[in-house]
Amino acid sequence: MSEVKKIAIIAGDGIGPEVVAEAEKVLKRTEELFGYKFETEHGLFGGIAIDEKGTPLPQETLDICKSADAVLLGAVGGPKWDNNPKELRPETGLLGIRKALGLFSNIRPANVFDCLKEASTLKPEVLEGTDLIVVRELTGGIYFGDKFRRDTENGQEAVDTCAYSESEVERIARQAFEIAQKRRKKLASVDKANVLETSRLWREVVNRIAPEYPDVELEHVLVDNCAMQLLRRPSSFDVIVTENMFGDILSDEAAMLTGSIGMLSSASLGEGSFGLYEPVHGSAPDIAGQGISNPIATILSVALMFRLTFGYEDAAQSIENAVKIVLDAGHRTGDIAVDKSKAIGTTAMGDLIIAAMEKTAVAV
Ligand SMILES: NC(=O)C1=CN([C@@H]2O[C@H](COP(=O)(O)OP(=O)(O)OC[C@H]3O[C@@H](n4cnc5c(N)ncnc54)[C@H](O)[C@@H]3O)[C@@H](O)[C@H]2O)C=CC1
Ligand SMILES: CC(C)CC(=O)C(=O)O
Ligand SMILES: [Mg+2]
Repeated sequence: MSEVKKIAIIAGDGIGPEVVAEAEKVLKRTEELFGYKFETEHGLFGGIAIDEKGTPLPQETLDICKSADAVLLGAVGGPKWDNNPKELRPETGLLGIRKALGLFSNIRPANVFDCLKEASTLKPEVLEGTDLIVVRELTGGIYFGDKFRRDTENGQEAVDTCAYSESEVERIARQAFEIAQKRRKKLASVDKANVLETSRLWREVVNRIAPEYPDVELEHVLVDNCAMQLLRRPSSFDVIVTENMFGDILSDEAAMLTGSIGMLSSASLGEGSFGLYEPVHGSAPDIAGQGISNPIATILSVALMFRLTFGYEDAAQSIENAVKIVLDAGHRTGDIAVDKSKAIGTTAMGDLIIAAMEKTAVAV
């Protein structure tokens, strides 16, 4: 009898509840097929928590997360809350939960499914062999620095500060080197060291520890060039490590190599096995409530949870293979469909994936 794993479920706003509902079906199917046991507890977070509790991150939700083995998050935010006072902004909640849970590392794999090359913005021959991971520093940099406004003779001035300590850079760089060692042993450290002092320190620290990983080939790439090379030579990247804001932007760009941001899963990790798993996308207010969002990013985030927090490699592979079977069979949500008239909805996609797990659970 396997140990019961506690999972905090935070659906959030917009399409968050729609995609999380499909991921919860996958959790249930995994219990049935593999005998693993999950105990789930739901928490309010984001705009819905502002409406119901007056704060984006209620203490009760944080407690649910802290007492769990892992967290599954949908997405938060939306126009209703985006212009609230600072302390009520949804991103205060999102940044707050990452900091409070010590999740300094955000792992965002962009693996291209062969059958989805048609949906990518790039030509198939450029995409060939693309399989990369963005390792984004998650609790430092400009998103977490002091921000304020002041009056000047030219009107208001707004200030965002960006700070990184050596230890913050070192811990994320070490994790990226270790991930690279288990893959194709190539690490691109992305910064803006020709201009930014934080980037100069970033590069110094990465260079200082690089000799400890002699099997990893290290390149430094300036962020503007990286944004271009991701479209020009995506297959040459293996692991990309970068600071918070650059990683946020580059991973959305990398999403388009896979066909849609609705395909990109993520794991946010700290020192131990605890992790928060969420799709890279936001709450997509433009399509929320229509039942057309792509649940695959969230479902693949469950696979990451199984692999990285629980060590359930069999169940992780079963999910990933099930997604591949469904996509190979030609099923598409609107975001990845070339012929939009044939697109299926969120629930239909989730149902097809759990049905395919029947086959893949036997195969692994
Ligand atoms: N982790 C989180 O909770 C995040 C929250 N946000 C918040 O989400 C809200 C909307 O932000 P946006 O900039 O519009 O980014 P977004 O990622 O929500 O949407 C960008 C575009 O991608 C599409 N899209 C996103 N996920 C999709 C899916 N699963 N299936 C099909 N299409 C999908 C949307 O329809 C939209 O056209 C904002 O309030 C923002 O602050 C944004 C990013 C991350
Ligand atoms: C509040 C933002 C930093 C959310 C976001 O875009 C992300 O984490 O990808
Ligand atoms: Mg983002």
